[in-house]
Amino acid sequence: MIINVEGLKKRYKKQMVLKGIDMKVDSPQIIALVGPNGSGKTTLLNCMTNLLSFNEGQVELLEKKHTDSSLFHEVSYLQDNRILYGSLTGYDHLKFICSVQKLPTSKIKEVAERVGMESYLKKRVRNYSLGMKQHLLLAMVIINEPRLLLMDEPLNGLDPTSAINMRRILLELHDEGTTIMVSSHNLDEIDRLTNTIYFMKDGALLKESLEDFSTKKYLLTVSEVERAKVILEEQEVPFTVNKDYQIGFEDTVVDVQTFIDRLNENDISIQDIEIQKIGAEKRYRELFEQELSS
Ligand SMILES: Nc1ncnc2c1ncn2[C@@H]1O[C@H](COP(=O)(O)OP(=O)(O)OP(=O)(O)O)[C@@H](O)[C@H]1O
Repeated sequence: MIINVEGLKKRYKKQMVLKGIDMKVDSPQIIALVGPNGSGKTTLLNCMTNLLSFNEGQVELLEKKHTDSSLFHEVSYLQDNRILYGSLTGYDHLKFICSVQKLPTSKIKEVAERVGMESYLKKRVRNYSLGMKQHLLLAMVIINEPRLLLMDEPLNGLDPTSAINMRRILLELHDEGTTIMVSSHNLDEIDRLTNTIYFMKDGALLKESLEDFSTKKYLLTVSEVERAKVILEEQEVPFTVNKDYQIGFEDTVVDVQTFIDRLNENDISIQDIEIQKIGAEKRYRELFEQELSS
């Protein structure tokens, strides 16, 4: 088991933030941790990595108790940039990690190239931009090639090029067998990274799996809506018609090409096809509708 969390409860004074979290991950994957501000994502990651104590429950990472100090070779945690030292350079930070992880310093150049920070590696961190600090944080957590990588808001402050680069690196690490758990508010980016999402709601985790998110919705604008509706009805396909007279159906319920062929046979022309991914944002809206409207 890569991650095994059972009945984890965490209270800050009277506020119960984590109300009994259970999580089991037994194969390498990318998992997103999503939830509104203050829902407990950072608290959960801090508890899992032994930076915070908790009130009840247990955590095992890579079959070891989360307090086992040997885990630091195999588990990395990207936290926010307040852990960085302004008076030190990026190189100094990476050299320190090499010394505690017993890695050759040749790794520094390699990882700096991988994240694209060679040009400012020797500058002091106090002169780094937010995005540059994120690059350094990323370099610091991947230099030891961890089996498990936990990341709290890694996309903060990244420009589109850096975000694309970060995504590429995370997907490469995943291909190499690393399990990655990433908290983020950037739902579009989450959609590009993974279909496995844990939503944090009311101190509990709701796991949403790949199947629920891999659907697409087609919205067709056709020359004759009423006749097109009859054809869909004949095929017993559930569909909707919106206020713009677009006919909508999900790709799981009908073979789109078959439907298009039927329309053509009946001389109904298709003027436009819009494809929507049913993704993290849609599910987020459903789960947190109340919070969004208040
Ligand atoms: N040290 C602390 N003392 C008391 N309460 C805390 C402490 N740290 C966090 N909290 C509270 O715990 C709750 C969860 O905070 P946490 O930072 O884990 O949320 P989050 O989901 O990571 O939020 P964000 O998306 O804003 O980063 C919040 O209500 C917060 O006020």
